[in-house]
Amino acid sequence: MIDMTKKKRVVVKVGTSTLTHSTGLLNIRRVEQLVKTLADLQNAGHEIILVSSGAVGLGRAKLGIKERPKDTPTRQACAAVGQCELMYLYDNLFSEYSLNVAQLLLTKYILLEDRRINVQNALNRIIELGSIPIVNENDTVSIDELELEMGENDSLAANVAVLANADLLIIMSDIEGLFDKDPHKYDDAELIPVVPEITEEIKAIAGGAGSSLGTGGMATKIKAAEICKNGGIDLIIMNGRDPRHLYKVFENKPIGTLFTANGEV
Ligand SMILES: Nc1ncnc2c1ncn2[C@@H]1O[C@H](COP(=O)(O)OP(=O)(O)O)[C@@H](O)[C@H]1O
Ligand SMILES: N[C@@H](CCC(=O)OP(=O)(O)O)C(=O)O
Repeated sequence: MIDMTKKKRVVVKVGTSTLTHSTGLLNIRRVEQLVKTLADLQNAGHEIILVSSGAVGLGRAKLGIKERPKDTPTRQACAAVGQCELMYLYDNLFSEYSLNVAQLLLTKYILLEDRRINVQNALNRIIELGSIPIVNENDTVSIDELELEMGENDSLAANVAVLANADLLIIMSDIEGLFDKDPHKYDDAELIPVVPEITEEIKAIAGGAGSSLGTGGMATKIKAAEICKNGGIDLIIMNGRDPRHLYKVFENKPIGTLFTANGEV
């Protein structure tokens, strides 16, 4: 693991389950703690890039849609309404610490094309200007994830980490990290602290692609880990329940599951 006490460029990904209560409404305390911690880390000299989901969830709440919409256009409409709410929230909270935020709505296609250089240039300039880039999938343009109901912001975050030449990607989940089996099904599941290589066995315990209904589950996080590994970037999966635990990463303390890019144990 790289020395995180030195100034680093870090991508932090938060999912809907971290940002909202089970009611679907905003978890105000958690979002405030997240922003405060990220602002503090940015002030300490690190360069933070936030990849945030939550647009569909917040949009649904704002539009008063009780059930999760089944059709893609309604989900897209929720995302479009919710994205404004999300950025309004981040803008307000980060401005309390005199930090500017910048919205980047991306698709994986752009990141695979020649045009990725445009994104890279903009991203680097936003960071040079001391602002915090906040990235989400452009759900109006790219609907694959909305149709599959897969939390594919995990691999978007990994692609952004590679594009930004980041030192580390941190994925905040609803679980401590990768376990040797799904802890929601098995009481004796044990946390795996370090994954030096992404073997077939690791892929199998993560549940395999598409096996976890309704969410990306661990499979999309393993996909993200593979993208990071190819880009030479370490990845940590940790619980987003208490965002202040992010400080542990920057104090070189063990937390969650670390996927090492160089195969170190
Ligand atoms: N081997 C495993 N280790 C940890 N979690 C697993 C594993 N296999 C399946 N899961 C499931 O993946 C879930 C995390 O993915 P997901 O629901 O997409 O969360 P989030 O969107 O918060 O990141 C866990 O709550 C757990 O039920
Ligand atoms: N673009 C969607 C993100 C979908 C997604 O990846 O969600 P999650 O599994 O909560 O990270 C949104 O903002 O709602």
